[in-house]
Amino acid sequence: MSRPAETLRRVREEVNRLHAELLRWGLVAWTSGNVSARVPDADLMVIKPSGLGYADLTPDTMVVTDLHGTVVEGEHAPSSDTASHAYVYRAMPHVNGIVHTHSPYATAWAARNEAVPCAITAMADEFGGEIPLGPFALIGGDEIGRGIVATLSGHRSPAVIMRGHGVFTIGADAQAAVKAAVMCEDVARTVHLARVHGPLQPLPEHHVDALYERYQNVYGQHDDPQGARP
Ligand SMILES: O=C(CO)[C@@H](O)[C@@H](O)COP(=O)(O)O
Repeated sequence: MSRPAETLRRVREEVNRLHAELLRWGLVAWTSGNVSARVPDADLMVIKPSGLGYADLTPDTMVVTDLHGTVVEGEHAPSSDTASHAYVYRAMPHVNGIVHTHSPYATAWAARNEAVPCAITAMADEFGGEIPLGPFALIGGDEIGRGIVATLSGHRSPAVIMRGHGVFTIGADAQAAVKAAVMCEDVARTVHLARVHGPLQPLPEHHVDALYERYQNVYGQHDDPQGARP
């Protein structure tokens, strides 16, 4: 196979695998949600076919489109959110993966038209502050994509709570966008439960900054086994 064909196959397999992760982490029901990935070195993306059940998804059912949402390869109609994913990829060159879910606790914040306040260290770590609230937009065009870009541009959070709808996350790759969706639901649940039983105490900004820097640059394993840090 030519390199582009090999690359497309690899991206198809990865996007298919990550859809199974949405199910595994309880972030989607029935056919809701979707994942896409930008194809390296090509103005293309791979996205979920619209309305297919998760049990029916395979690498071959994934749809390849250009970055304006026109189908290039695939036998199924692409996701309802294709135009919005494409808009984000065009507007945010650093983004190579996008996820959409209706995960219950995060979507409850969307129903209340509220951002998720940064009241716990896990939010500072992953989101660098609150998870912001984006505008309501109808489905099918690029309006949702425009709202994602307007809300997340210049913001540290890789997740946005879209009013009355659900979660969209972005990442340097699709795996990172899935992680952001998992962590978004995790912290949305914790902070929701906290607020049910009393007022929230958002973390001071200087603590949020310190936590974010550590988590993004120090946390976990690094090449230097001695743990030397930048
Ligand atoms: O909420 C929306 C679109 O934003 C749903 O239609 C979406 O979760 C699933 O749509 P698709 O199956 O990807 O077309």
